[in-house]
Amino acid sequence: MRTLDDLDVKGRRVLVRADLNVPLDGETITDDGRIRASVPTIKTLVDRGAQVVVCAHLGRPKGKVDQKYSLKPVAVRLGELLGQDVAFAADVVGDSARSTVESLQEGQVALLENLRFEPGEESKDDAVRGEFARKLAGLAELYVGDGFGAVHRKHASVYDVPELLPHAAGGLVVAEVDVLRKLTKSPERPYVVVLGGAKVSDKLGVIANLLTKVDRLLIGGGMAYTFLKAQGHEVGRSLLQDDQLDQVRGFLNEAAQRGVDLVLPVDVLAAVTFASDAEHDVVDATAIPADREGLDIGPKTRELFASKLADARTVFWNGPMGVFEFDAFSGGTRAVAEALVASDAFTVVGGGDSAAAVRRLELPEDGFSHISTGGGASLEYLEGKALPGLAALED
Ligand SMILES: Nc1ncnc2c1ncn2[C@@H]1O[C@H](COP(=O)(O)OP(=O)(O)OP(=O)(O)O)[C@@H](O)[C@H]1O
Ligand SMILES: O=C(O)[C@H](O)COP(=O)(O)O
Repeated sequence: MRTLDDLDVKGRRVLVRADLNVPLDGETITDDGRIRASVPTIKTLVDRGAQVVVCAHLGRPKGKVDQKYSLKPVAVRLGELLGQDVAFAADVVGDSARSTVESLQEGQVALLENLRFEPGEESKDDAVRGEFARKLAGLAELYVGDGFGAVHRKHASVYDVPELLPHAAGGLVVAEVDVLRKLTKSPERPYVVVLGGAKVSDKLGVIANLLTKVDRLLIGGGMAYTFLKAQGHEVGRSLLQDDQLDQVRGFLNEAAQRGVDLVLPVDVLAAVTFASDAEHDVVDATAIPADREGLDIGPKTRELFASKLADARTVFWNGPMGVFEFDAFSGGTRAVAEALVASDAFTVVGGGDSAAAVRRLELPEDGFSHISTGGGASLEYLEGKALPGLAALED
């Protein structure tokens, strides 16, 4: 992949695809990790006299304008971190975007509105995506791919635009790939992957492949309930991917055949409702009441997972073990994070919320070998898949 040093950016308009998908509470950014991670590449371009046009997505507005997902608060925070104004375009490729980028001087920065307000960004139809990509590419002369957390998405800004403009990988993408490559090239064993979080349907797909690579797979968070249900247990109102139960039964069989230790929760915190102050009890994972939802792994599971991590030599963790945003349901995530901090294995945490959880729980960031900005992206990289956003950056 070409890097920033291979592009002559002075006086030229450079479109940077960043991953600025940060957690928000209203308009308040609750963790700015991904914005911070995007700063070095943007700063390098500023220092080299480029006119920098940043584009990114936030949440999943599904091709419609929804101010709840506006990137405006992100533009303000990016400006604070860069120490200079960031002009904000109120649309993606419309009049506001065009006039904003045309008014940029050398060393100035603009941020476009949420790419996912445009249906073309995520369209499965190549022609529709291509048409939007041409409009986006028309805003700049050069392209830098630096949104590592989104490189697994075949989206216009990730995959199609680099075909239309001279391009390079930004520093974040180069650094992330450097670390994750270590996990794909003969990792020291035992190699343990811990999976949780809420993007269950997205991430179940990676398991088939991971089962050929790891020694142990620990499954918690919202991911666990589809496994418990597949084993025939009641999961109440817990997060469930009902249409993937057969696939998950297949994973359970495959793990047994391959001798992979697939470890599920033995107890959970079952809550009456999804709320920070929800009444809840510790119940066996095999006996979740029908009117309850599992919002965290229980104390026995925390111990079990910690014991499965104790002798690991390589660990990759994506997805919180519970709804860590609510203090009452953050204990499982804390237990796994602490087990990793205590371990002398090569430990990588990946994902927007997983990294945010480490910071929210005030765990030492240097207690991990690497904190990746990519969750789904890292997992798919570890699967050994060709990722659209990386393939597009190759020469
Ligand atoms: N049992 C559960 N029920 C519901 N939501 C859960 C549960 N456990 C965890 N979560 C939620 O999962 C979310 C994070 O999941 P997600 O898969 O997006 O992880 P991530 O680290 O952000 O990865 P990525 O970068 O791929 O998005 C958190 O907001 C957390 O509250
Ligand atoms: O949070 C992430 O993993 C990335 O920003 C990609 O977001 P997505 O899963 O909505 O495509």
